[in-house]
Amino acid sequence: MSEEQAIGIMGGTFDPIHYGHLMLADCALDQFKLEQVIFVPSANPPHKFNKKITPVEMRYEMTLLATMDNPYFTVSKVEMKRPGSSYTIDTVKYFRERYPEYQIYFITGADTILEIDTWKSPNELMQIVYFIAAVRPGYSFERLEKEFYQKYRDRIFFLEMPEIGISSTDIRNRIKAGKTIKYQVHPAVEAYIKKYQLYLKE
Ligand SMILES: Nc1ncnc2c1ncn2[C@@H]1O[C@H](COP(=O)(O)OP(=O)(O)OP(=O)(O)O)[C@@H](O)[C@H]1O
Ligand SMILES: O=C(O)c1ccc[n+]([C@@H]2O[C@H](COP(=O)([O-])O)[C@@H](O)[C@H]2O)c1
Repeated sequence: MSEEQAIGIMGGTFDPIHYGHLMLADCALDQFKLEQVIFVPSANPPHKFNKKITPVEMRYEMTLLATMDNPYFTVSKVEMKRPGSSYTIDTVKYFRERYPEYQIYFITGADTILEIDTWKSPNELMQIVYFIAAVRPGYSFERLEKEFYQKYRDRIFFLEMPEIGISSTDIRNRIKAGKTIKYQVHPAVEAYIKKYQLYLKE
């Protein structure tokens, strides 16, 4: 790990953003001494093109609400301004140009990092940024170590954080089933979901 100034990019669909995302970003900020974490809601997530997702403007607004009380968190519209699939390689090139002096870390959960070879230009991506990978229930460090290619080892750092069994899928299912989502999402996000009656139907 470098001693240089560093920022984190937290990419996600955030449909909706939950405390798993926020804890991941905060633990990365702390462990890697990041100056800030920039949340980047994915306009057209490449691996979710066949799924019905909430309009990105609403996912962006929920991300703003969830992060507004943390001065080290910001939210970027960069992927919302780009037409077509929201590829991470394009996003990190944008931030590389904007922050030439900074080390850039792309923050992910274990499920995401294990799919990296299916992303656009993974080798180039690995040269531009470092990755931070956190455990997630079902994805232990042992599994990450075992399934990881030797070639990426020095580009990926593992993050220590409590395993959080929260997912956006589960939250959407809970809402459909009329169950509480309190303490799983920021109260302002919970209010937004209620106000716009999100996730009640398929
Ligand atoms: N509970 C969690 N613990 C650790 N990482 C997480 C957690 N939830 C999401 N992440 C990570 O945050 C990033 C963005 O995730 P995403 O917005 O797809 O949320 P999700 O909960 O995985 O959504 P879905 O259930 O709809 O697939 C991904 O890298 C994912 O691995
Ligand atoms: O660039 C790619 O090919 C690519 C493929 C799958 C996922 N990603 C990024 O990984 C992040 C997490 O994705 P998701 O679908 O789990 O929300 C998000 O920033 C996506 O844009 C990127």
